[in-house]
Amino acid sequence: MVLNPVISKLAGKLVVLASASPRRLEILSNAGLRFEVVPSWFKETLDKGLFKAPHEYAVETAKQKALEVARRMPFKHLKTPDIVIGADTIVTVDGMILEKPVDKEDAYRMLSSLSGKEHSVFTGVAIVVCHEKENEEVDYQLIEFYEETKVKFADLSDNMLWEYINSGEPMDKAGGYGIQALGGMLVEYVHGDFLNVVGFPLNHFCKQLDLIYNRCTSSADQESVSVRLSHNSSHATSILTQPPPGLPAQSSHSPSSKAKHNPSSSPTQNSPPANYTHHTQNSSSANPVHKVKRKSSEGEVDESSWMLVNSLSKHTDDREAEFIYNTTLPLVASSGQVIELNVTEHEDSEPKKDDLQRIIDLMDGFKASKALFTASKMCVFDLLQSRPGLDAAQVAQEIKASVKGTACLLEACVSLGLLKSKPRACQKPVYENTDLSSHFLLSDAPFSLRGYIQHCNDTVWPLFSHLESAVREGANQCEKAFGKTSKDMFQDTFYNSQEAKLRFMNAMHSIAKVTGRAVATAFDLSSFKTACDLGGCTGAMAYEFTKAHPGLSVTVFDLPAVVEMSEHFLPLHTDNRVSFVAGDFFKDDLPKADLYILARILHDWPDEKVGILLSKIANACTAGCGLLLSEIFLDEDRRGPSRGLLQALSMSEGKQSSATDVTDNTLNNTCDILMCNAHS
Ligand SMILES: O=c1[nH]cc([C@@H]2O[C@H](COP(=O)(O)OP(=O)(O)OP(=O)(O)O)[C@@H](O)[C@H]2O)c(=O)[nH]1
Repeated sequence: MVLNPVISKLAGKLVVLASASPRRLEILSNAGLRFEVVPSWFKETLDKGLFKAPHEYAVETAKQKALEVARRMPFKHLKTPDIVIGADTIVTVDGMILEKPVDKEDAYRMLSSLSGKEHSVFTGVAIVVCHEKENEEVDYQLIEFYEETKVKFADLSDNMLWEYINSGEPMDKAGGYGIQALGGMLVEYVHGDFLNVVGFPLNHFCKQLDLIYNRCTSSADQESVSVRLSHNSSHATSILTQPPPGLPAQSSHSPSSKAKHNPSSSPTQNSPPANYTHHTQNSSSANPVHKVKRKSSEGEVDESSWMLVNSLSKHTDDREAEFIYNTTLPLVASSGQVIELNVTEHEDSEPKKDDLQRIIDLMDGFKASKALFTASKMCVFDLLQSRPGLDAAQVAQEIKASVKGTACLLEACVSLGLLKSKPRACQKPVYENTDLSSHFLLSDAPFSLRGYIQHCNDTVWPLFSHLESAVREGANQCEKAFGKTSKDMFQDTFYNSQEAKLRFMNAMHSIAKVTGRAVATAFDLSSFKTACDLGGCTGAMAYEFTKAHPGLSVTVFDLPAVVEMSEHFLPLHTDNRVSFVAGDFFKDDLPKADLYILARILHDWPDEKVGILLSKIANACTAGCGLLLSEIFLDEDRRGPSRGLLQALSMSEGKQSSATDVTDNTLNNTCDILMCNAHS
């Protein structure tokens, strides 16, 4: 979905909707945004006469709603949001601003003034981005915009109006109607964004997020704030930084910047800012991005003072223009002070945002893996499949865990796209599985990877936690991780512990099921009538081959200890074309077949053993036979894929090979080799 990359930028952030409007809640949650609802206590009592245009009133009200919540939360809720969204919807007709009717008479007055006419609906939106600093002070950045939609009402008789008013619908709606419900019947046409009329201009909001998160080279959650201004043909956007109450701020005057400013035209909270044009003269979308840092401080800036970074541009086409400052930024407070920001030049050598993000993703990768493993092990996905819509406390009770820990785990899973959270007005959110988790993380899903995830958690993870020793010694770290040699581990897995064996088989089964079809259909196998899957474990791969090739029968050849358990993994429907033969492929004769399959086998064994196995296959092959290899083959230059190179770090006895490494091995041209790269 196109907008998802924008909405997903907010994943993992504490996003707060400062609105009690159920429509805004619905619009934003339908868009996939995860947020908390904290209704604003700001009273909508601004003096409308102070505003030059109605939209300025809506924007200012939205701003005050959002700021009230942003300021209250650290004290009342003991947490600082990352982003607070406020909105205010008004209707304008004949120079009047209509808000929510106070009673039925008021609703009648409003609706009759709209009858037979076109009116405008404005929704002002304010996004407050909060930056918590180390000293617990909070910087606020404000992005504000509005959207206008024109709506034409049909001629409405008094009877119709009163019938509508008596439905009760008008009372909590701007202009006294709800276009999304019965009020839709009053409407002849809508020009513009429908959702804007309902209470939230989703499209414009996403464009603003895109500007903030996708097109800035420095993300908002970095220590220094990247300032980017934009203005399009219909909407001005300004980014303001407000000092928190009592924050002392430097009042220094840069001669060059002072000359460009007229402090008397600075904005105040209650009157919208006059637009400045001077910044745009120096701005160009080709300019590098700059970092802006507040300098150390001297003077006091009172709470109502705003440091303004404002931009208005004229441009000749409808294309959105973006401007990035390239000079020292003088910021004007309502008191008239000029506050200088220290702007660091963006050096060519400074890392790109994408590069930084890659490093951060690499640093955090293990946390994401472990969160997935843990949620899977604690059966969170199975639970939410059978009982979607539980909140954190209910999940905690079911999985027998702390509420705090469970809430953290659930929220982390939401940020990773493994769960969806559904906000509820004034209540804790509830959770359900995403498509991703329903497909791959349920125990009984056809493509369940749960067994393999458990293997990663129980076997691979402990090995990787000793990676440094593995690298130093160039040896497998089984003893450190499990207190056993790898030989003993093998012995345990296949002979001593039924549980360990089943776990291993589950892991192999799940990965073979998920990848099996792609391997089975990678080649035209119509010339082969019989196949032998060497080390085919539960037969998951073999069943995929018989499904894909109606003329093919497959023998699964594996250790007796494995074969004896294979019936636990029988698929529901099978037509007996898969059979099992017990044996050791290093020692015993291989079953006769036209096609030998080695899927994820070779990398486990040292060269010498691979040599033995391949020559046994070569000996078993007659003219027209084939060998199908499915492995994570390395690129010939050994630069990738990283899945294979990372697997090599587990320092098993085997090694990751490229395709030619394998073909160079001893097959003596006895058969066709079909090589299938299983890295994804
Ligand atoms: O067609 C429709 N037009 C408007 C609405 C709803 O009307 C209200 C507008 O009021 P406001 O912007 O002040 O928002 P509140 O509901 O008071 O919530 P806040 O807490 O944000 O102040 C808004 O709910 C629109 O959704 C409608 O439903 N249909």
